[in-house]
Amino acid sequence: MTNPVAEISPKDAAVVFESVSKRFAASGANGAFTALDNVSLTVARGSITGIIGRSGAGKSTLIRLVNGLEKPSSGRVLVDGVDVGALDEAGLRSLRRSVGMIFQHFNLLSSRTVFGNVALPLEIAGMDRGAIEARVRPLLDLVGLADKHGRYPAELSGGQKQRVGIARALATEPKLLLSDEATSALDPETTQAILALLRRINAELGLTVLLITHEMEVVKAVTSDVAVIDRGEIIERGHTFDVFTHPRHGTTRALLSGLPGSKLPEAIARGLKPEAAAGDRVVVRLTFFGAAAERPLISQLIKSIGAEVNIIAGTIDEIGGRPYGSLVVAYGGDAETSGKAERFFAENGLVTEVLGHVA
Ligand SMILES: Nc1ncnc2c1ncn2[C@@H]1O[C@H](COP(=O)(O)OP(=O)(O)OP(=O)(O)O)[C@@H](O)[C@H]1O
Repeated sequence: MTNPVAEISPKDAAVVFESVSKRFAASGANGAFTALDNVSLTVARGSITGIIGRSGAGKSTLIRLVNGLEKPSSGRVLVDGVDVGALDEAGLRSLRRSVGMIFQHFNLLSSRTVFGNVALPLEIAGMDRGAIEARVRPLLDLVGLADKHGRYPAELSGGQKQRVGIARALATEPKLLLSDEATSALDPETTQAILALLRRINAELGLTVLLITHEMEVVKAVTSDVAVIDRGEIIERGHTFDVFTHPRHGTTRALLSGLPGSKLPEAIARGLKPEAAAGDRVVVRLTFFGAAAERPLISQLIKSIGAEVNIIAGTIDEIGGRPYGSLVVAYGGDAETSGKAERFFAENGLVTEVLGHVA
């Protein structure tokens, strides 16, 4: 498969990581640690790009390199063509005005009202009161908090606090918005509302969004492009739809298997064995999209293999308006049945993954 993310020319890129490594020096009993290892990645201008990985994979380190909170040990990070690692203090201040950031725990000042929090970066930039009013009011409208401008953070829900965080991040009219687990502290419904707001900001303001998360739900709901990071290395990347329908790396598959509808029932998961014994059934995940999604796949599969098929789990979903489906099925694991099934899957363009065997 082609790799569209890697093919963006640097002039169409909001952010470019060029062979970036980050090593932290030894401290106390801990030896030196490589948090990022030769990462090359391009974030297309106008995209919502997700970086997903488990805890400790290097996501925060990656994002801190973009706003200059960390410097690469080797390689370069370019934001709009500017080498962040080479900036002096004045250059960093100007970079940070063009890069907004939102956080998991919102980072609002409790002593300031909603208006005061959003106005803060503009006060720091030395803007006069009238100009600040003119900038902040429409932002509070945009995030749906116009009626809360005089409230304090303690009087707001988590979702409202994050809306303040978003308005504050947009105050300096940045071209790039960084999101560090911005929905991780929110319930699923509020998460969806905040993600919808990010989509709207991306579409209406043309802002590039680079978000890090450990949740595939977030990647699915909002991103156009995704990179998977594992132990400091980018192990997979591409358009989100392609990565979801053709995951190539075990870590990506493991992250996808946590999505609702992809989870195996507990009893099946517990009985799953890597090796087949005589009489076992094989458990296979099928991913389908495009024309395959329109066909009566299971009845055709049963006809092709001439044996029973059990449906264990399944979901139909969409990414960016493109539907795809995932079904976990079990059928006889003998060589003849498996051979017929594999031919059927190949003829129908289905992506398959053998999850294991059950008695
Ligand atoms: N200043 C530092 N000194 C030493 N090691 C560090 C430092 N900052 C991060 N690390 C290590 O680098 C690795 C990556 O950390 P990072 O915070 O980037 O991961 P993450 O993917 O964001 O994880 P999480 O989702 O838990 O926040 C971790 O093992 C962490 O302990």
